[in-house]
Amino acid sequence: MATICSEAGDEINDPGAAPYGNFINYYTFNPPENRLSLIPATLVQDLGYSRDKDTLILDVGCNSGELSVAFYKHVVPEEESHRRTVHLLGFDLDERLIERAQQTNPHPDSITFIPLDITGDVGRLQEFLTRRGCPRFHLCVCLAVTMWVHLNHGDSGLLRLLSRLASLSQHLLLEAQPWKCYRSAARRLRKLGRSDFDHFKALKIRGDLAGHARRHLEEDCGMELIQSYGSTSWDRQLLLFRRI
Ligand SMILES: C[S@@+](CC[C@H](N)C(=O)[O-])C[C@H]1O[C@@H](n2cnc3c(N)ncnc32)[C@H](O)[C@@H]1O
Repeated sequence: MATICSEAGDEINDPGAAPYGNFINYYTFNPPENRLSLIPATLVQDLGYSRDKDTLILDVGCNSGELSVAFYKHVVPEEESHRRTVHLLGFDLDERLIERAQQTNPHPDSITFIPLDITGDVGRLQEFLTRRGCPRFHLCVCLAVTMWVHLNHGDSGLLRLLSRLASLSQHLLLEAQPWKCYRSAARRLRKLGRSDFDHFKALKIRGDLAGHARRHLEEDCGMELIQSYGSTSWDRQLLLFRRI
């Protein structure tokens, strides 16, 4: 089996086969309910987005789309789906996962999946916004992605990711993996006899990852923390930020 998880929430896996966290069966060991049970179903209304206007949600690193779809259904109840104009755009750098997400998408009118690397050219996200006349996404969801960008692109890559998310969103829901997950990912890679993640040993941002992310978003990106939804069963905080 390529992936298992521990109760502590380490992404114990075969990172050699999924060096970006692009696990093919992610939702068999981290089902959407683990996170959704912490997020209020009234989130979109709570943030002040009305029924009459388009609400745009961005899901960063959406894997095979299961959480994206479950999140959409969670915040847009069935009986409201025909009245509300909530659109979710999910993207992932792994094209196979996106193909799977597209094939199983139950709401192609409201949910769109595209292949895209958040560390590269994000012109397609800007196009999406421009077509809908919005300067940014109302809500950007970035769950369990920061560690993979950090390991593959280093400290500067992590900070660039956070800055980019802040510039793209009015509200940002962030789940940053804690440091123990980094150690597990690197250890597994070594056990497989493969070389370390390019940046692992050189990372200066370590320890309290959620705290580091919060500081950068608040001090350098014009955002403020407005809500913490507690910790998942994997001991990860779900933090909600707002553009000031
Ligand atoms: C551990 S999975 C989390 C999936 C989903 N966000 C969730 O929480 O259920 C991490 C996902 O981030 C994606 N990813 C990693 N780096 C990325 C990047 N630079 N751009 C887009 N997606 C990325 C991976 O392909 C993978 O599907």
